[in-house]
Amino acid sequence: MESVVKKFPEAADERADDRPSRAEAEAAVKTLLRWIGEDPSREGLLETPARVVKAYEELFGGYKLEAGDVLGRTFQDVSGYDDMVLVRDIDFHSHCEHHMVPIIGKAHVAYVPDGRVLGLSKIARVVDIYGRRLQTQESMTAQIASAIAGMLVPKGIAVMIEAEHMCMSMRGIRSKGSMTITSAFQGVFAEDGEFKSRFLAQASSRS
Ligand SMILES: Nc1nc2c(ncn2[C@@H]2O[C@H](COP(=O)(O)OP(=O)(O)OP(=O)(O)O)[C@@H](O)[C@H]2O)c(=O)[nH]1
Ligand SMILES: [Zn+2]
Repeated sequence: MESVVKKFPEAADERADDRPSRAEAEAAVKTLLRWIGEDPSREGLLETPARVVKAYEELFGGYKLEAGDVLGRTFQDVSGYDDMVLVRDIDFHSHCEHHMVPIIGKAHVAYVPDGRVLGLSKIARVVDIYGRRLQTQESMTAQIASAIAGMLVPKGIAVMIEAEHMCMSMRGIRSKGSMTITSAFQGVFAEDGEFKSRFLAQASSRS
């Protein structure tokens, strides 16, 4: 698995690579404020560059985490349970890599264990890690599937994401409310129509 552990540099002399320092990132926000026609020296905006950089640390915190860190622990003692495990409606926020504006949606992740199972919260943590990076919905779907498949080696994995892209709602075509659905199927979900049908029925059923 790729290594993505990176620090957010505090100052120029703490740079781990060629990434800009915090001060340089704040200066870039100031430039954008001036570019949209604002006055970064007015009272309400004085602390905005620092706040934006701090918010970016959180919104893009997925770069300093690896899926393997949260998926590392699996367990076996589930009394012989060997059917599909589905975690549905995992809320996530991401940002599209084309416009850096939000993608807001839900992920549904299922797997069929081959002896070992995952802690349920770990699936949501993996969605969160990939969500907190710049994404396309297709990449995010594929990354979640291969991270879980790689660590757990289940009999099959299915991932479906439904999301609204703010770059389509708030700008450009301004098509508000349209949802994009992407899916990835591996193993029994790709080979056995019954597993795929059950996943699609249960992932999309709304009570
Ligand atoms: N396939 C895919 N496309 C995306 C995703 N997020 C945003 N896009 C699209 O990426 C495309 C970028 O197109 P460009 O023509 O380069 O950029 P643009 O001029 O800003 O495009 P418009 O949004 O049509 O105004 C747009 O069609 C977006 O809708 C995504 O997750 N997957
Ligand atoms: Zn976009």
